[in-house]
This record gives sequence, C-alpha cells and structure tokens, in this order.
Amino acid sequence: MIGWMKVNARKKSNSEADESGRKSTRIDPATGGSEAAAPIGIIPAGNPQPTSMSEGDPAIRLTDVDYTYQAGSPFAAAALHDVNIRIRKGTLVGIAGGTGSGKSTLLQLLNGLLLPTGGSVEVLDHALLPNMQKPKLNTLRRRIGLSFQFPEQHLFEDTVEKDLMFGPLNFGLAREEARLKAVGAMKSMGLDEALLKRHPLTLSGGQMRKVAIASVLAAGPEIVMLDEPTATLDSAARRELIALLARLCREEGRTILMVTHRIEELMEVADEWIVMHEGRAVFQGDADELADRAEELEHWGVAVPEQFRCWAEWTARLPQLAALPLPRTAEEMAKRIEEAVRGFAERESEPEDEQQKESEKQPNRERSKAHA
Ligand SMILES: Nc1ncnc2c1ncn2[C@@H]1O[C@H](COP(=O)(O)OP(=O)(O)OP(=O)(O)O)[C@@H](O)[C@H]1O
Repeated sequence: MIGWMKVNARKKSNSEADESGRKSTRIDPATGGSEAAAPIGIIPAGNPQPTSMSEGDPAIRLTDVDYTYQAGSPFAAAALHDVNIRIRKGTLVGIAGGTGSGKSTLLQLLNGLLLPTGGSVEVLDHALLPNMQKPKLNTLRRRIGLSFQFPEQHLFEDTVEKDLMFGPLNFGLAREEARLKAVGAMKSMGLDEALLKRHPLTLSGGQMRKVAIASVLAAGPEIVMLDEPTATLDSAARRELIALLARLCREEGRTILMVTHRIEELMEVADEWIVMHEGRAVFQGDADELADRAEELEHWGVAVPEQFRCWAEWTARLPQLAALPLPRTAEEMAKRIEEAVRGFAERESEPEDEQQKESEKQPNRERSKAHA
C-alpha cells in the first residue's frame, strides 16, 4: 500500500419534468430530450437578478441545487443535494463518481430533461428553476446535446441518415440542410458517409456509439454532454473517441462534459474534473488538484488512476519532482522521471564543492519559479 503524500507542491485550492425520459420514452436523438418537455425559462438580456452569469465566460452554473425524484410522493428519492458547480465555455470536463452518485441526474438537469427541486441551474443564458411555468425547451436542447449511456437510446430509425436528420428537422431545418448537418456530424466523428444508408443496428458497437454522438452533434450544440460514452469500447476505440472529443473542444470551441468511471482515459485532455459522491459535488478542480485528493478518491467510489500512484511513488523518491505539475501522459511522466534521475546522477558525480554551490543556488531558483 502506497503511503499517500501530496504529489506536488502547487497551489491548493469546491418538479420533475420527465422522469421516464432516460430509458423509456422516445428520446430526441439530436438533443437527448424526451418528448415530455420540461418547463424552462430564458434569462432576458441585461437581467439584473443574481442569476445572470458574469465570472469569466461561464457556460454552466449550478447554485445550491437539489433534486429529488418523485418529490412529494411516498416514493421520493433524493438524488442531488446542495450542488454548486461552475463550468467555463470551451472546456472539457470529466465527471467521475461511484454508482448512484448522481452523475446522470446532473446531466439531465443541465439539458432541462429534469428541473431542480431546489436551487438554480443556469446553462448559457437559460435558467432552470423549481416549479417554473412552461415556456419553450427546443432552444435549450438545440444548444445543449446529451448523449445517453446506451447508444440505442438515440437510434430509432431504419437508417443512420434518418436518425441523424431527426434533430435538425425537429428544429425546423429543411431536408437538404438537415442532410448536410448529418453529413457534417458524421465527418466530425470520423465516420464514413457510406454508413448513412445503413440500418443503425447493423453497425459495430464503436460505430454505433459514434453515430449516437453524431446524432447529438447534428443539431450543432454548443455544449455536448456524454454519459459514459466509452463504457463498451475497447481501448483503441476509447482513445480514438477521446481524441475526437478533444478536437470538438479545442478546434470547434464546444464545451464538453463527459461522465467516466476511468479517470485515466481522460487525464490527458480534461481541463477540469468534478467528482460526485452520494449526490454531492465533492470536488471540482484540475488534474493536479485531483491528484492532491487521491487519498479520498477511493472513499468517493472512484478508482485511483495508476498515473497518480506512480507519480506519488516517484515524487517520494525524488523530491525535486514534487514541484512539477502532474504529467498528463505516461510518456510525459517517463520523460520527467528520466530527467530527474539523470540530474540526480550528475549531481552525485559532481565534486563536493560544486554540489555545495548548486544547493546554494536552489532557493533562488525556487524563488524565481514562484515569481514566474
Ligand atoms: N427514475 C428514478 N427514480 C427514482 N430514483 C432514481 C431514478 N433515477 C435515479 N435514481 C436514483 O438517484 C440516485 C442517482 O442516480 P444516477 O443515475 O444519477 O447516478 P449515477 O451516478 O449516474 O449512477 P451510475 O454510475 O450507476 O449510472 C440513485 O440513488 C438512483 O437510485
């Protein structure tokens, strides 16, 4: 058992609308929305109330959010408690947490499939509040796409093309425009256009997953949320999918939220992490901050990434590594360790008076690093 330590010395820094939409009703493949629309409001421009977003360029803000399934009935089941989250536009965010911790409920609140039973959910310039009157939901769902845990939940038609055109047509586009959107979404997911004529159920698992995501992308959402998209994929398909998602974020400027049980698969590309535990957002921060909380991950029901363990072992052996940020890839980690070992070996071979001079310089370097 590794004795956990701080792996680095950096900053330290935290009315149900449609219950059945997730698994049983016809889900809009472009948006992840079910036919039973949740009521939603749009914050008017210049709205002075505290719900207007102002810090940086936030895409999502949850303030003191609670969610209880079947609230007020004898079957009430509390799923989220007092959740406070901020997500900036154009970031790629990993969401981790044990089974039943509230990850899927969280995603469904963000696209209006569910309404909070307490607190407020702000997504782009839309506000979702408990017991709202019912205005239109289409605008929100066009901008925020949700890819469900099982691709089959998106695929209902007899051709891939029809499935991909469903959302754009639903949002009022003409057939030809909708077809172009479908083709564009296929390209974004690295899929061959020839697949458009295939029956979705004849695709491989990996192709089906990508088509399901393409059906969300066809509507052109600014925020793309994915519920465990890699769950059924082999490691090569997982890597390929993650690279595609990173491209959607970096090159197309979309905000990506991805639920995963494997932190390591997203480590290289995630800007930020949220950890859910027993319905609470117990962590939000970057990978370095998450590594600092590695000891708590197991308690939160999340497997500790091998990368954290390995880096912790090496920083214990070579303390100069502890000042560096957590490497995001195995290659980067190997390079850092190699450099540190080489530096250590060179120092060992220096005459003693040189070593003395070197160690006298060290505090100055640390100081200048801190200033930088
Ligand atoms: N339709 C529902 N009715 C009642 N309770 C529900 C419903 N859906 C989810 N829950 C409960 O809400 C809590 C959060 O569930 P949720 O599906 O959001 O968790 P999760 O983190 O996505 O889990 P998993 O990783 O297993 O998919 C759980 O206790 C779950 O049993």
